[in-house]
Amino acid sequence: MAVFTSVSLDDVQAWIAQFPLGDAVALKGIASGIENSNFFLTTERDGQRTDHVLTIFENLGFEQLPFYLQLMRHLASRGVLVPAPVATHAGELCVPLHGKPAAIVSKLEGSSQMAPGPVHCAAVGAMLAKMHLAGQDFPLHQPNLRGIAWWHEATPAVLPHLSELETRLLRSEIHYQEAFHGSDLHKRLPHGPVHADLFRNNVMFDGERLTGFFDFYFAGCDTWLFDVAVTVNDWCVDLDTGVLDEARVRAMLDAYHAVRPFTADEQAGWQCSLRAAALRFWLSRLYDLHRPREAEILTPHDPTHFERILRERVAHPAPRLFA
Ligand SMILES: Nc1ncnc2c1ncn2[C@@H]1O[C@H](COP(=O)(O)OP(=O)(O)OP(=O)(O)O)[C@@H](O)[C@H]1O
Ligand SMILES: N[C@@H](CCO)C(=O)O
Repeated sequence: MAVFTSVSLDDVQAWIAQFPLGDAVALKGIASGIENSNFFLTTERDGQRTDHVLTIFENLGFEQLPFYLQLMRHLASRGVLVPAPVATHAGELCVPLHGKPAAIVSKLEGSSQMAPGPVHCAAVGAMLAKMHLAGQDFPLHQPNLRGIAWWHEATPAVLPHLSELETRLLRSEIHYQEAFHGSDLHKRLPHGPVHADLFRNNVMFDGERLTGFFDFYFAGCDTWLFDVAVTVNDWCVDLDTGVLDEARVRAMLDAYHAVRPFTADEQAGWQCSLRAAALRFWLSRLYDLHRPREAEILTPHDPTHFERILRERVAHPAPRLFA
């Protein structure tokens, strides 16, 4: 279980009094996830039980959290399906628990769709476009903390662990992405708050009905296209080969385009963005693998999956964003 900080129901009983939620009646650690400690928390007020998710942030500080939690609040208030953070009586969205920042958000119904078809990809594409548009007037700003500046920090840390072939790929892709990120084209790409980690395991479905996006703790301001690329690279690939599945790609991109039409600049930057999105997760998985943190049980994600995807995106032209 990826619970880095142990919390008992007793610990939560006193702590919960600062929220307008009544009593804590059940607490259960959540096994999946590698970044934070998460728990399902049931509260009872006036005989009514409600389910929430309690997150203890292991790597994020109090200064970064308002961006994520306020963003979720902003999006939820505009009809984007995301968990709503619960404020304390004093109006705080984030308060310490065992000395670490912690927050309570509403629990989404359903479960993750780990074998999505075109219908699921279309739902994700449409909601992603809606989310980008709804984020346009969000007043807080934070860069994507796993963007190119971080790639420059992480690269020297992972290079000693790589084979010669991997080293060559990493160095050349960083070089290629420096040119793309410094280009006028990149400056012209529409940007704003993005999720930046919208994988299959960060979206809930009830059958074919999308019930919400969650895990916003890698969100930041970046190009909308990067967000689309991250999402396509996870939802629309054959997991064994990293090859894009045409039907799922088309369903996702067409549904996105119908809500927020892509621009010609985005078409021009699409392949570079797919490569950037593959590089980002190859690098973070290498970083996590070679610099593991302590957890009660922790299974690191496999970096070679994204190395394969990166090689695929370099080797093959990207599908058209729109007709
Ligand atoms: N708002 C929510 N509603 C319902 N379930 C949730 C919610 N938030 C988290 N979960 C559950 O908790 C699990 C872990 O959460 P999450 O993915 O946010 O963890 P994490 O440590 O940030 O993970 P990672 O960064 O590896 O995706 C999810 O797979 C999901 O089952
Ligand atoms: N989605 C990331 C984990 C961090 O949220 C990955 O699969 O590498």
